[in-house]
Amino acid sequence: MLDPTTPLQGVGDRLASPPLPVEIKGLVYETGGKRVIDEINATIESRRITAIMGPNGAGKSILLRLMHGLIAPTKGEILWAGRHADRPMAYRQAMVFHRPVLLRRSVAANVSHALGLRGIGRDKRAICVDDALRLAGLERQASMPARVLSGGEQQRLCLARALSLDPDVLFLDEPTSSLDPASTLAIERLLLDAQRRGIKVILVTHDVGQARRLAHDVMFLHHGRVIEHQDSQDFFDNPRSEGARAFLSGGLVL
Ligand SMILES: Nc1ncnc2c1ncn2[C@@H]1O[C@H](COP(=O)(O)OP(=O)(O)OP(=O)(O)O)[C@@H](O)[C@H]1O
Repeated sequence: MLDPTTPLQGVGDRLASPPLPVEIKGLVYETGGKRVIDEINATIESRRITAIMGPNGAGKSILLRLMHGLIAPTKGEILWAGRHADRPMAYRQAMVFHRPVLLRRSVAANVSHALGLRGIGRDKRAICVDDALRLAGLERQASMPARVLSGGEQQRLCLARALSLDPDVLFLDEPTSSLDPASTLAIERLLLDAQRRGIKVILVTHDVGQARRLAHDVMFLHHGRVIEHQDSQDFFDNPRSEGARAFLSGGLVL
């Protein structure tokens, strides 16, 4: 199983602190003739873990993709410590998707390839790969094809690969939705460890327990808008909006 106690070697170009605040200004995203992100204005200041929550179709994944620069907004902008994300900044971000996205290569080659894309030399890459696989508890599977790993193991590999890049910012889109409770807790320990090492973690989750365990602040989306954004304790103890109250009590949010 994962061993988050030993820090990763990482690629070593991480900033001393993540580029905060994140300022989301007048953000709009339209696709298929539909406005799916509708004038979002929000500021994330905390260095701790931010959870993005909301009902299905609220726009959480799209917002994460916009923040990571995978898609461009129709209108508006996102500033990181006052700057637009340029290529070097984007290189210091990593993302773990809802479903594992892996190459048809070995477990080790999946990590090595990602490091190679960042220009990491062969010797350092080998150390980083070992580190990442140890962290993921996948050392024994290093030479196996990644596609034969179980779903949970594949997701652990994706997270270890992302962490091996030692990013300033780590985005995760429902990373544990298909994992068993033990794997989920192991991943959560890794995320807390990453945050303690100064990585800004922004996590989309439907799992209220997970957000309570991990998040410092919660951004609640509904119909492409931020309905509330507050410290997680306040959000869970005293949600301000009807939508969030219904969501937290398991009601259908329409
Ligand atoms: N290419 C597209 N064309 C049309 N609509 C789209 C497209 N991509 C996303 N959408 C719509 O945008 C809305 C937001 O999608 P998004 O995946 O961000 O939701 P989500 O909050 O992550 O939902 P879930 O919790 O179900 O994963 C949804 O209504 C979705 O149908």
